[in-house]
Amino acid sequence: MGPAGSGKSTYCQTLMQHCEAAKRRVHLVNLDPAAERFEYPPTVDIRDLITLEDVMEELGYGPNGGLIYCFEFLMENLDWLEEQLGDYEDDYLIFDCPGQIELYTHIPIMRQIAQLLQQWNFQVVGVYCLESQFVEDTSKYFAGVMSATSAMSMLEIPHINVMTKMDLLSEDIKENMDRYFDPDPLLLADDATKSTGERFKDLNLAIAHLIDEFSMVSFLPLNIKDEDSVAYILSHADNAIQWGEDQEPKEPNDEAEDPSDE
Ligand SMILES: Nc1nc2c(ncn2[C@@H]2O[C@H](COP(=O)(O)OP(=O)(O)OP(=O)(O)O)[C@@H](O)[C@H]2O)c(=O)[nH]1
Ligand SMILES: [Mg+2]
Repeated sequence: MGPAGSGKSTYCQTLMQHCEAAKRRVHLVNLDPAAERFEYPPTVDIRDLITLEDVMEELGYGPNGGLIYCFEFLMENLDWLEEQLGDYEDDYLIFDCPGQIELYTHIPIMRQIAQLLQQWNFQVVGVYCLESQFVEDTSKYFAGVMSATSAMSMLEIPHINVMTKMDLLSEDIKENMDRYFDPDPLLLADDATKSTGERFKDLNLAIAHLIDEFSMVSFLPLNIKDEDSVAYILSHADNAIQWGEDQEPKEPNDEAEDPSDE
């Protein structure tokens, strides 16, 4: 999950590549009815059920209303989703979601989907992507932290926050990133006031206190060009869902087990 353009699809593709190289069975599930192209084709694809383009064309909706319509349609056709996912109950599935933030924060659709997955015995972890460029402006960073917090409390599932596009940051900025990974909001409030001006000082402080009280927000840096960084994120996600504790090693794309083969 994460705002538009935050690197969600790139995260999914990077993880697919990483898992395949590690011979781990992994499938991509595309939940974005407006997605255009994928390097790794999705195994399950909402566009087989409904596409945003069709909804906009046939029903005259705009892109955001159309997206909500697509998800309402999905909720009315849950048998389809259950059937599509049914074959992969022992595998690792990566869901690529749309960037419209209202799906996570305003309406309970993603929460319902997360609950359903749990009912179907999947262990679920939410991964929220935020662009590292946000740290260049502390007030933007605050907005990002609050949207991540909002998604986290709305979804009620184990959750990790990922700071994407780390490869785009200059070395100087990278060195000072710790304060953003594990934020001390009260310190950052001063920075925010520098960019918003004194007039918003009290507001910045109030928001900083709010973030501080939740004290749940921290970010894991993701540099897609660094395998260790990808492995680090994956290990956190694995930990959150206790992946591997009762997993048998498998070859990718193994056929069903042959009972005569001990
Ligand atoms: N250099 C660099 N570019 C990235 C990275 N992640 C994403 N991008 C670029 O940022 C743009 C948006 O990335 P996507 O992965 O499509 O973002 P998204 O969150 O899936 O976007 P929507 O689905 O439209 O909401 C693309 O041009 C990517 O190539 C990254 O880690 N490093
Ligand atoms: Mg995308």
